[in-house]
Order: sequence, then structure tokens, then C-alpha cells
Amino acid sequence: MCGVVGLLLADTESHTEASHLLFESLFYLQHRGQDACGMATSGAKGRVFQCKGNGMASKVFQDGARVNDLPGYMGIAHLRYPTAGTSSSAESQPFYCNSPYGICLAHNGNLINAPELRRYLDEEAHRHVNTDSDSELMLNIFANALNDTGKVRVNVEDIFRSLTQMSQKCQGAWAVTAMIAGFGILAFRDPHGIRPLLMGTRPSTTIEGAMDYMFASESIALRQLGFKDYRDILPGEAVFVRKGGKAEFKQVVEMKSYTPDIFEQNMGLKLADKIRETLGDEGVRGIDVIVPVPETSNTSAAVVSERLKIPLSNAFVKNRFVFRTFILPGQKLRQKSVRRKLSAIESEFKGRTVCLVDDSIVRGTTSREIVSMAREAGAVRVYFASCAPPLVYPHIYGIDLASPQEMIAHEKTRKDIAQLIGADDLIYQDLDDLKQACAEAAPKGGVKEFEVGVFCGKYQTAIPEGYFGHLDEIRGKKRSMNGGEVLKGAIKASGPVNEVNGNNSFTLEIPVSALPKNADPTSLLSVSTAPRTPDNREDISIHNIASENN
Ligand SMILES: O=P(O)(O)OC[C@H]1O[C@H](OP(=O)(O)OP(=O)(O)O)[C@H](O)[C@@H]1O
Ligand SMILES: NC(=O)CC[C@H](N)C(=O)O
Ligand SMILES: [Mg+2]
Repeated sequence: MCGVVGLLLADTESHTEASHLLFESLFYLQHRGQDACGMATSGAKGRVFQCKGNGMASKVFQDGARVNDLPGYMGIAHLRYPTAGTSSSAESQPFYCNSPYGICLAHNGNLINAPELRRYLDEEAHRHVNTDSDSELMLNIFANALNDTGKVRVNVEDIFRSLTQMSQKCQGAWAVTAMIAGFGILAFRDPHGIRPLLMGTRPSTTIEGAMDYMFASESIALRQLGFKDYRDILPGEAVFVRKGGKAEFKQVVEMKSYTPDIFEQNMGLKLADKIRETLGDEGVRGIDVIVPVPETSNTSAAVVSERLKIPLSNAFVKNRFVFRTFILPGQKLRQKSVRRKLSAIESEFKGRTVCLVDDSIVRGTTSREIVSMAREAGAVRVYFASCAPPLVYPHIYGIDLASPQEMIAHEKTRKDIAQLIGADDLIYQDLDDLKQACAEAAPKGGVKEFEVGVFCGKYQTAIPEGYFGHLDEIRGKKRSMNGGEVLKGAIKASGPVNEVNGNNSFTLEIPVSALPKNADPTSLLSVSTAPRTPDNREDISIHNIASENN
């Protein structure tokens, strides 16, 4: 995901009000990325001030203490959940490049032709790129186009023209806020509008008749900070707000379609009907309670409960000090964190047939753990309903979900998956139903199409040859970062493994450093295939051992 923000105050004398507002906005968008965050501001003499690093906003900005080091009337900020490159702090954003004019950029999305852009920057543009980040490439492509104007000072038209050139060179998804030191704030979106970006305004608190401008990935940040009249930046559109000036808009590249990622939309309206279709009237009558997996599925579960006329029970309590799980690096960590994050209220489960509702199943970490928690709390039957259809293809536009092989639905039937997560039955939303539910929820005349490549493998942009192989390679590299070389091989197994995989073959990846000296890799199988009992989930961790450093 990633969150981006941009802000320009009308009052150019304001000292650190911009950085304080930006800091606050990061809390409203923190769920969009927890790996790293940062901010860059610019003030009176056009100097750029920055603070960024790994961790969440409160940590990086030392509970706000560092915000006072960031003066200026404008700035941009970023929350990172990596899709490309590594998790190193050097890749935290915004990125800064001094030539020309001092540009900072914060990017949500993913570029799918990074190798080609890297080659162009190196061999033709002679620009130094310091990290593996695709966002740094985008910044340099833009900077290079601006540089080609050959001007000492550019104007707004030059900026828009350079963005047109950049949009023609880059392929993939982007929602970007950028800042040109001493000049203004820029925001733009890819031709398909895959990642979200909005703009809002508010009257300046100090200069009568003047407006402050803010851009953000989600309206919540704008609303909470008093920015109103917000509107979407359209696909292919750019907005520049000049210091002390007004917003100027330009369609820098033709709008190809308007297909925001369906993950951003309201999910789950048709799920109730699907549950009835799958379980039948009898099955539905047997359900005692609908239980949301807090909080992302609360709304959908409430709709399901109302439509099926089954009581809703908030039978899982969320620990608000544990954060998002599936974006944590490392399967072991993710698994542990589900248990830390959610606790089951026994009295709500004891002796009941429950239907758990979550927004999605990716690797199956959450669903597997909570089905087993529901049983431990005394549930007699456990159904699991997912608002999203099975995820089986890579997400390539800015959500590094998992590689298809890690996704629990990969090459599995619904029944296989139900077995793997330990549920009595599993109900998935249909893709067509989901699209229809989202289209119905969109404002009149609004979005009708959505980016759904992760469910069906059909993407909005052409995919460069070899891109999926390249993705796997990057993920392999990430996995082995702490573990050194990775052994890979298909291993035939029998016995308890059958219970886990539903067939008797699987791919095992073991970081060499995780093995005892001179160990035969297959020796690990005896550890990982221990029989499954309520207290021993080692069998599931066959894959976990393999991808511990993922
Ligand atoms: O199948 P999995 O790999 O477990 O991924 C799916 C889970 O990931 C997301 O939750 P997340 O952990 O991000 O946190 P949240 O719902 O609390 O925001 C999503 O809401 C599912 O619960
Ligand atoms: N999730 C995102 O939008 C990530 C942005 C960018 N591709 C990065 O990895 O930093
Ligand atoms: Mg969740």
C-alpha cells in the first residue's frame, strides 16, 4: 500500500505548522505502511529539511520531538510498505535529489519496468541511483525530464510537460506527492488511477481569503485536519500548487481507464447471499453467530448478519497495541502476532456454530489461527467467510501481498483450503459479485471498473516480459537477506504432510544458515512433519521454517 501526503500552507511565514499537520496525518494513514516513514519540508530560503527511517511515525519522529526540526510552509510525507527493493532505511521515503532545483518525492505504487528505467538512467541520463527502490527511479526520470528544459528556473508548464514524459517512460501504478524546493507542491496519478489520491482545501488560519492545500491517500487524513471540498485526483491528472498561489490542474497523460484497486473499496455486500448459496438454508439456520475479524471486516460482517438475520457477536477482541499482521516480515512473526492481536471471548464461542468473516485470506495465517482459537474457545462448528475471492496471482501495483506460491489458495480447491485452515466450510466471495458490490457502492457516474489482477491474473497495464520471474527473484533475495544462500527443491513427502498439503509434494526453501553444520536438508522434514495436535502446529510450519526470513 503505502501512504502519501502533501501540504502547502498559504502563510509562508508559518514556522512548523506544516510539519505538525503532516505528522498528525501520518497517524490517520499508519495502517498503509509500518516499515518506514518520513517527511521533507521546505521553507523560507528554499532549503529542504528531512527526517526519515525505519519504523512507525511515533518512533521515527520520536513522539513528535523531531517534527520541530522540520520548518517550512510546505512538505510531503510517506508511510512505507515495500513492494520493490529492500526494507533498508535508505529506501524510506520521501526521496530527495538535488538536481535540478531540489526535488522530493513520495510514491505509493509499483513500477513494473524498473530494470529498463535503471538502464536508461545509467547509460543515457548518467544519473546516479543510490538504492534498489523503484520510487527513486521515478524521481530521477522526472528530474531528468525537468533538467532537459535547460532552464535556470522552470514554470508550471515545464513541470507538467516533464510529468508527461515521465508518465510515458514509467509503467505500473503511482499516486505521488512531490515538492520542488521553494516553488511548490505537486501531486499526480497514473493513467489508470490504480492507487488512490485526493486533494482538499481549507481557508488559511492566518491569511484572509487564501487557501491551504492538502493531498492524501485517504480522505480520513484530510477530514480530520479540517480540509474540505476534497476530490479525487483523476487518472493521468497532475496538480501543482505554487508557493502563495492556487492549484493548477493538467491532464498530463490521457486517462486510460479508471480502475482503482478493489482493495480500497467497500467489500462484502454480496457475501451473505453467497453464504446461503454455499451452505443452503439449513446450513444458515444452524449458524448461531456471525463473528467479524476486527476491524477491517466489521462493516461487511454487520451486513452479513443483517441480511441472514443471524446475531452479530464481537467475539474477538483486538489488542490495539499490536499492529497489522500480514505486512509483517517473516511468517513466524506474523503467526505470533495474530495471537497477540486477537483474543477470543470464550462465552461467545462455547457450544456454538460460528461463521467468522474476514476481508481476505492471503497466506492463511490469520484464518488458520483464528479458526483454531475459536475451537479452543469451545466453538462446535466453525465456518469461515472471506469478503475477497481467492487470491492466486501476484499483486503488482503496490501491495506486496505474497508470491502466488505462498498464497494459501494457490492451486487449491475451496475444500482443500477449508481443510488447511481447519474450518468446517469456507465461503469465498465471487469476483463478479465483489465488482458489482463495489460499483454499486461508488458514487453515481463514478468508478465502474476495478483493478483485480490479483484475483484473475488480468492486469491494467501490459507486463514486460520476464517481470514475474524478476518479482520472484526479488522476493527470493529478500528472503535470503538474513539467511544467506537458499536451497530450493521439490521434495516428495508422505505421512503427516498429507494432512497439511492435501497432496504429497511441496516445495521447500531452507536458508542454508538455518541448517546445522553439514546437515542434510531433508533432516528438517522430521522436525516439520511432526503429527498435528492442538498443541503442536509444527506441521504447518514446514513452510514457515522455509520462509522464516521472508
Ligand atoms: O491470510 P493472511 O496472510 O493472514 O492475510 C489476511 C489478513 O491480512 C489482513 O489483516 P492484517 O493482518 O493486515 O491486519 P488488520 O486486519 O488488523 O488491519 C486481512 O485483513 C486479513 O485478516
Ligand atoms: N507499497 C508501496 O506503495 C511501495 C512504494 C514503493 N514501490 C516502495 O517499495 O517503496
Ligand atoms: Mg485482518
